[in-house]
Amino acid sequence: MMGGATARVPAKINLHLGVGPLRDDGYHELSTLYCALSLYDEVTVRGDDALSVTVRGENRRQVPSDATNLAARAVVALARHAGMDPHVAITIDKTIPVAGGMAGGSADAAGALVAAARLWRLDIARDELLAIAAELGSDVPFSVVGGAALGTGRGEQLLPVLHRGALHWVLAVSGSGLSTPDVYREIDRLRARDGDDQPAAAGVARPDELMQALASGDVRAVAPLLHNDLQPAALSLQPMLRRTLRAGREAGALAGIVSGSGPTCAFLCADEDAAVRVAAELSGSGVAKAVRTASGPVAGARLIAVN
Ligand SMILES: C[C@@](CO)(OP(=O)(O)O)[C@H](O)COP(=O)(O)OP(=O)(O)OC[C@H]1O[C@@H](n2ccc(N)nc2=O)[C@H](O)[C@@H]1O
Ligand SMILES: Nc1ncnc2c1ncn2[C@@H]1O[C@H](COP(=O)(O)OP(=O)(O)O)[C@@H](O)[C@H]1O
Repeated sequence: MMGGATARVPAKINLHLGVGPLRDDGYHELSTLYCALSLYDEVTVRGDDALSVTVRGENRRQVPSDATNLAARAVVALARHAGMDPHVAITIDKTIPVAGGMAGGSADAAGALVAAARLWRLDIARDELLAIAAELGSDVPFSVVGGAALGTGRGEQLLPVLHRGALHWVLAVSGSGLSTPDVYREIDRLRARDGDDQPAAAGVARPDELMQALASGDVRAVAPLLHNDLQPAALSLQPMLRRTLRAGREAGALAGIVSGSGPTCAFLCADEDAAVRVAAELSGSGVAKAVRTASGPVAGARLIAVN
């Protein structure tokens, strides 16, 4: 079957990332508030004679273009589910920072699922698609759904969260990535060193106050409630990030936080104009490889072209 379909998929940050205890399956129990941001990858899937992956964009060399690419794994998983051959050419136009704690690989997997489901005209229920997404990675279901959502379990169980208006962000992208498993291992090491079970127990509490602030649309109520349990672990592995966080606050952001497992730092600003000012100042400070502005919550994976 020839023809093609293109999906656009947002990056994410975690407005709250509570990390609970390590489970027997090697994952941590989470309580996280995901927020999709207006920084997008595009994934195109075309009928072809074999499975292939092409990655385009500045960061293409950091992304595998073989069968280990999460978009390729997504197509294979969906094809198996539907009894199809996974013979498609996948093209990823990459804008989301790689290994940046912004779920770039998960976004590509979500985009590939949505685009391939359309290409093959599959009559697949949303829940079935989300179950396949969850097998590919803890963050992949959220990349499909987008908006703002509470994630529990290992992050794959989602509940939509009410939100009003848009939040305006500045993102400081680091020159070197952090591996997600390394950052989770580091939090375990720091917690074992401190010999305190309390942080892990508190990690699974629901961020009710933050959810209320998000529903009210009051950015100044949201700012002091941003929280990331993985931040000390990311800072331990990349101490330079302390300077980045300080520079963002000095540039006028309301609050700054490491995004997920890092090392991207996300700064919440009072409004869009403030974000542009903070971004300009941060660009000049030399603490980041690249500085971007983005807003959110935005919608999850969406088809933008079918032919
Ligand atoms: C930290 C978070 C926060 O949203 O995102 P990133 O910052 O990486 O984007 C996620 O928990 C990352 O999700 P994702 O990148 O999909 O991870 P997965 O592929 O499912 O798991 C990769 C590895 O991370 C660790 N892991 C992941 C999720 C979880 N709840 N507990 C864990 O301990 C495990 O070591 C696992 O083997
Ligand atoms: N489509 C993809 N895009 C980005 N990274 C991918 C992809 N497929 C596999 N990877 C690998 O997954 C790792 C995690 O990347 P990414 O998902 O961007 O970061 P994070 O987990 O911090 O959000 C990268 O080191 C990369 O080698």
